[in-house]
Amino acid sequence: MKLQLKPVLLGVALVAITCMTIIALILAIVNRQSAELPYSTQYGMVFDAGSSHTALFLYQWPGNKENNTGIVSQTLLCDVKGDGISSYVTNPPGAGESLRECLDIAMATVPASQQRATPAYLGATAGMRLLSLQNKTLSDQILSEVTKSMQSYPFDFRGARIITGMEEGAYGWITINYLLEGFIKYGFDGKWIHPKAGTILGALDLGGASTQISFIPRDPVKDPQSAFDLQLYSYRYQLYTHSYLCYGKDQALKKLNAYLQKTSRPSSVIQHPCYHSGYNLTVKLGDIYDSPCVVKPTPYDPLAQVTFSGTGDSALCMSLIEIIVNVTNCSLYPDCGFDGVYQPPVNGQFFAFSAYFYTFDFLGLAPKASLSLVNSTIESYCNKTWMTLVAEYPKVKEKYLRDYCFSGHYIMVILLKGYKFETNWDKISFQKQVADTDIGWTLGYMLNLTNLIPSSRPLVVTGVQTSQWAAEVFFIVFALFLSLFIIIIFCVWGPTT
Ligand SMILES: Nc1ncnc2c1ncn2[C@@H]1O[C@H](COP(=O)(O)OP(=O)(O)O)[C@@H](O)[C@H]1O
Ligand SMILES: [Ca+2]
Repeated sequence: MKLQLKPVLLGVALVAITCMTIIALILAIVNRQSAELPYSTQYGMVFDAGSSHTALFLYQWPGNKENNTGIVSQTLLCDVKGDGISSYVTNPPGAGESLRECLDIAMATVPASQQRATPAYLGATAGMRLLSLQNKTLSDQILSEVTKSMQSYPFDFRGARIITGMEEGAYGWITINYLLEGFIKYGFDGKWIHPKAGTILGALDLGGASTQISFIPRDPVKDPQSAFDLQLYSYRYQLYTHSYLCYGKDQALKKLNAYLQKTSRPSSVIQHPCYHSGYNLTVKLGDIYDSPCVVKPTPYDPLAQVTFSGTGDSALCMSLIEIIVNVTNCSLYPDCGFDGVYQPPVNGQFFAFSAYFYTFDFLGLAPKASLSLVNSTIESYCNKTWMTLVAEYPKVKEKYLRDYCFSGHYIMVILLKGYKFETNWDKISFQKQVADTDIGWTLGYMLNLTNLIPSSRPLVVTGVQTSQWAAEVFFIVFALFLSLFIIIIFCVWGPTT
């Protein structure tokens, strides 16, 4: 009896193991399939209301993976027609109207079922900062008009406001390092890893009315006014960030024009070394002195006209920019940027984007062009006559074509003499996008406000990762074969009673 029961029990046990492994295999496959099911995509949008123009950025990410990194990408970029919202001083409702075309495009892009769950923000930068300094009522009126316009759509409107210069700098820095997976990375072994410290990049943003620099300095930031503390995925960062209001490239050119007007002999024709020879520009004084970035002369007739006549003189253009930027004043601190602003020595690699990129890209300069090539390219561009340029680039906007000479020199002055990149030129890379997503403050702003970057490390991984799934299946198949092998051996050579 004993001898007969043993093989039966063994056989039953083996059949049970085989059934269990088959069930486990089926479950593993089902689990894998459910992890790969297309979860509903989520959307979020941010209007970047810059001093020169407004753009709408629409982002998307898989709904099941909000705690992951490197997951949010740009779906749509819509350029709003016309100038920035701060230009609507005589027609504030027009600022709201101007956004409608892009909001309609967003409506056609975001599925109807997701529209109410799509957060929508508007952040205004230096153009509105300047307007609010000049006329707070007007800037509030413009913000209320854009709010009305955005609220008339089904999206989840979360505010239209002027962001601070520090936010603008810090969110640009977050955008770059999020896209490059500098904060956290998903390793091959299925664990979250913190990339080495050296992989964090600094951010250089050049706008029309302000410019920002943000990076992690070697030593703690000495001036609390430029320290930005962050905790991302359990790691603490202390960022140095500064926004120079009035030092965007359009306001800087305005400062230069005002300086030339004030220091020239009282004649109506003023020689301009940063404009091309053959180029003449007649403006009213009211157009030069219409900004809080310049000091009006006394006496001052806003209707009086002056003509700037281009001379294309690179050396003079550069030395005048150095005066405007004030690269020498650093009395209060051991280390400075420009205009007497505290700045620790630059540290690590940097991405330079927005107008830094547009200028270098137009001049045909590669992201990491050598210093000598950059200098010679800017100089030979400035040397061209206006007639040659217009014939060479018939499709480029006249304002852009005229300003690239000034912008090229301005960029070199602020980077080399302002931020002191003289011995670190090779650390700067001029870029527009990372992973098909534009570099700018908008993505970082949305990630922060929607809590898409948690301050603590993600604990669970949603769904089963490929490596883990492969290991599970391997083990199950191995167990299945082993039990089948034992059954066969047992049947062939087992005890026969
Ligand atoms: N294709 C281009 N070529 C040259 N300059 C450009 C181009 N597109 C935009 N710009 C310039 O980039 C700057 C963008 O600044 P903006 O974001 O509007 O201002 P801010 O960030 O100071 O509020 C402006 O000076 C604008 O003229
Ligand atoms: Ca900008």
